[in-house]
Amino acid sequence: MNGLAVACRRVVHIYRAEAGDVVALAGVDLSIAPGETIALVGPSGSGKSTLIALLAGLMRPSAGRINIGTYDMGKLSDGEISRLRGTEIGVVLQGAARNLLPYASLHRNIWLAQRRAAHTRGITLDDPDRILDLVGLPGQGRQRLADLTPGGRQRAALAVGIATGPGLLLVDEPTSRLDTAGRDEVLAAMETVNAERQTTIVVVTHDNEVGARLGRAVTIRDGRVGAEGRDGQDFAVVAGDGTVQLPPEVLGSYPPGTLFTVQHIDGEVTLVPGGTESVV
Ligand SMILES: Nc1ncnc2c1ncn2[C@@H]1O[C@H](COP(=O)(O)OP(=O)(O)OP(=O)(O)O)[C@@H](O)[C@H]1O
Repeated sequence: MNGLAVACRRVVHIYRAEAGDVVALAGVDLSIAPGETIALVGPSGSGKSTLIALLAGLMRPSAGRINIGTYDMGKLSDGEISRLRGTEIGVVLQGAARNLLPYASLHRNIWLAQRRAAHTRGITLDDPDRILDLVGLPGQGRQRLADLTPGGRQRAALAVGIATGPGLLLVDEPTSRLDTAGRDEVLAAMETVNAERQTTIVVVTHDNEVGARLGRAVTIRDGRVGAEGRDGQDFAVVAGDGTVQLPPEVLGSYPPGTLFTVQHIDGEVTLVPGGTESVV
C-alpha cells in the first residue's frame, strides 16, 4: 500500500479528570502528505502522545476533524477504527516489549499481526522474512525478543508495526533508551521502510537528532503546532484560527501584553516592539 495522507483540522482534546479538565490539544491544524516522514517534537506535556493516540484512533478528539487517507475518522464506528488500526494504520507503542510477545519468535509475532489483516482485508501479505530484511534483521525470524540488542528489539517492534503493510505508521519514542548505534539502526530501518513502501511515518520523539533526520519536525507547544523545521530551517506556522506562536526564546524577551506593530512590506513581515503595554 502507498502512503496515506493525514489531515487534522482544529483538533481539540480535553481529558476529563477528577482534579479538573486538562486541555491537552487546543486546536491542532496539521497536514501530512502521503509518504512524508514527520517527527512530532516539543516539551513534555505539550500534547504529542495525545495527538498520536488520536491519529491511531485509540481515543476520539473532543472537537475537530481527523482524516486519514479517504477515511473521516469521526464517521467510523469503533469496530471500523479498530480494523483500520490492524491493517492500514500501524502503531508502535513506546517500549518494544509492549508490541511483541516476548517468548514467541519474531516470525510468530509478525504472523500474529498479519493473521487478522488477512481475514479482514483478504489480501496477500508480505513474507515475514522480507519484512525482517526491511528493518535490518535479515534471517532473524527464529530469534525471540530477549535474543536481540535494544536497537534490534525496537526494529522488531517496527517489523510487527509494518507487518500488515500499513499506509500510515505511528511510532512513539522509538529511540529512547538507545545508544547512538541503536538509534541509527532504528532511523535507518524507518528510512528504508519509507523509501521502499512510501509509508507515511509519524514519530513522537524527544530526540532532536531524530527530528533533524526525518523530513519534517513539527513542534507541538501548549497543545498546538508551534513551529516546523524543514531542511535545517525553522518556521513559525499560522494556525487555523489565525494565531502564530513565537519561539520561546523570543517570547522570553517580551512579557505578555507587549505591543508590536506589524510591518508588511514587499511580502516581508516584521514585528516591531513598541508602545505602552496592554493589560492581559
Ligand atoms: N489520561 C490523562 N488524564 C488527564 N490528563 C492527561 C492524561 N494524559 C495526558 N494528560 C495531560 O495532557 C497533557 C498532554 O499530555 P501528553 O502526554 O499528550 O503530552 P506529551 O507531549 O506526549 O508529553 P511527554 O513528552 O511527557 O510524553 C499534559 O498536561 C498531561 O498531563
